[in-house]
Amino acid sequence: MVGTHKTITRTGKHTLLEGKTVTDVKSAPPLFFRGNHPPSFAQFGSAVAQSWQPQSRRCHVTEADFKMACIQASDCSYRFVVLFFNCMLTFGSYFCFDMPSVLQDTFTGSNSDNCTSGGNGSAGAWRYGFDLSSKDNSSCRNCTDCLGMSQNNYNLLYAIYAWTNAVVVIAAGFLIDKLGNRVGVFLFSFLCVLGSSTFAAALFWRDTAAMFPLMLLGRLLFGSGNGSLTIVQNRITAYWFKDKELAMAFGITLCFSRLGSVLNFFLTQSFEDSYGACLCLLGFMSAVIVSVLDKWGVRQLGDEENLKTESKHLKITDIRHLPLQFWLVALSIMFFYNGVFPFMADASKFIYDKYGEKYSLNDRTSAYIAGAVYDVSMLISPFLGGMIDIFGKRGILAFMCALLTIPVFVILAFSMIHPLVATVMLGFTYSFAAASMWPTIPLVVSQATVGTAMGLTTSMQMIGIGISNLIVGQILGKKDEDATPAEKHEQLQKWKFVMIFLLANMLSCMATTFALNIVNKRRNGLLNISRKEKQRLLAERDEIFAGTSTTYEEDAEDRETDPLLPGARHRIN
Ligand SMILES: N[C@@H](Cc1c[nH]cn1)C(=O)NCC(=O)O
Repeated sequence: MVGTHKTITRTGKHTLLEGKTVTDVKSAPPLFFRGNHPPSFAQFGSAVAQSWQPQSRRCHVTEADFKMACIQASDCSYRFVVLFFNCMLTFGSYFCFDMPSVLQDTFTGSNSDNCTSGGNGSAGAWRYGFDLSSKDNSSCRNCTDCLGMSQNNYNLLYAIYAWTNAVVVIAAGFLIDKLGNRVGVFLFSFLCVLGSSTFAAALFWRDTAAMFPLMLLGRLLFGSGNGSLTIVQNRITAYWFKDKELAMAFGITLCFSRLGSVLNFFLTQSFEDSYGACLCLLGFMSAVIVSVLDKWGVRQLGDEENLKTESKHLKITDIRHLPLQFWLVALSIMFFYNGVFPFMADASKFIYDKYGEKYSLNDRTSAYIAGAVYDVSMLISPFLGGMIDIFGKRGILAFMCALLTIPVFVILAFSMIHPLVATVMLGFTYSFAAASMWPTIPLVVSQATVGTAMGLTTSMQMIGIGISNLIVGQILGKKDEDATPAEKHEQLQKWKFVMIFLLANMLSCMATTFALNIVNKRRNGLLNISRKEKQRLLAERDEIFAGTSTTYEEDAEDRETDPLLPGARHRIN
């Protein structure tokens, strides 16, 4: 590649930077320096003066640049600092995402109902199984607090988020690939701040016709921001952790996001609370830090021009060239989440309806049992990711997750075994699935298309979940609160059909993950190999490459067809 300030030529393990050979990019000093130690500021100044003066139009180096240059982007600690701020990007937005759920009683309660709104704590608390009973009857405590929203309007707050996501994420993914992470993190974290602030500001228009449209606008802006922010977050993680602790990094990110949701259940007491908007602002500040770290790191590793070149060539029609393995992973994710998320949306009610009498469960204990799925996932995701990084077996694990989720729905549909057994099992299979499927995407597409691929997958996931929610709603029909025993029996039959529908999704997931394993085995089997095996293959490939001199552009075809090649990036420690 002929860049603006360097030529990278791969000669086996050696990389030529501006004609000088460094043994390995891993051990190469930061891009600007050729010594073994970071230079003093004076040395730095003179080095810059010597090597950059003729090109001073291109580069203006400040003291801050110098400090960043002293941090080795190839170091393990650098990418974990990137990961921390990357996690902080969505910590606040996940807090906001579930806010309506915590305040469901306040939103839907009526101030005229003796100020009680009929609340048993927030219905949405099922998500994490938290005891919100302390909030009982407090939602309309001043007889003015409740918003009197209809259930339909309340659900619209979530629906608009999901459908906006389904549409926006495709464009967002492509935009991020085209314009880079920096534009993405700024734009989408700003949309999150704007959306959450608009939602909070709607309170000022309480008791007017403007309140609900403003809330919807807030959720729409927030939805466009948060879904897309998740994609740029995944893209950053994929760049920094590919061939390293990729699955663990995805697991840690998921864990942080879930923590954001958990904190929401503890902190959000009323609609007036503006923690959500503040935490989104924190996300925006993290966006500034992560974009600086990402830009400087990429520059230090000498990848900036390569990434730019690849982005420049990217076209939306390139979607056609995404490999079959990618589509199989995307379908697997869609079918798996079609089974899990619609179940989670109704799990608490289902558990109460079916098992309430036998196990003396009330609303609250049913919520705890349902929440076990996410509790398990929050606790084990980073560790599972770490294991997957070491042992590989991503394809096999994805298949096993679908297979082992089938007994979960069989138990729920056809038996009276305690529901906690099923929800804990689901917590494990869901965590394994999330930790193995999402990080597989960067392994089957090039870095230049990670955003587009993540956007497409998220869109398919959201459309699938949206349709599944509608189907589940159709099966269940309208629930009669004062049902006779015969009607209750009929309702339980409907729940059984719902479980069978979810089970059918898992069977489809089994089929797609099975196909994925076959295709991957025929291709190169990389999804299932361990870290050790991969390192051995990389070393063997380096041996073959040794002695041949290939420029980055000549190498482009190989990079597309050989996922072992690091692509538009250098290997990092
Ligand atoms: N696609 C994300 C969730 C999301 C939230 N907003 C837009 N998308 C996802 O599924 N992440 C993994 C998980 O298991 O939650």
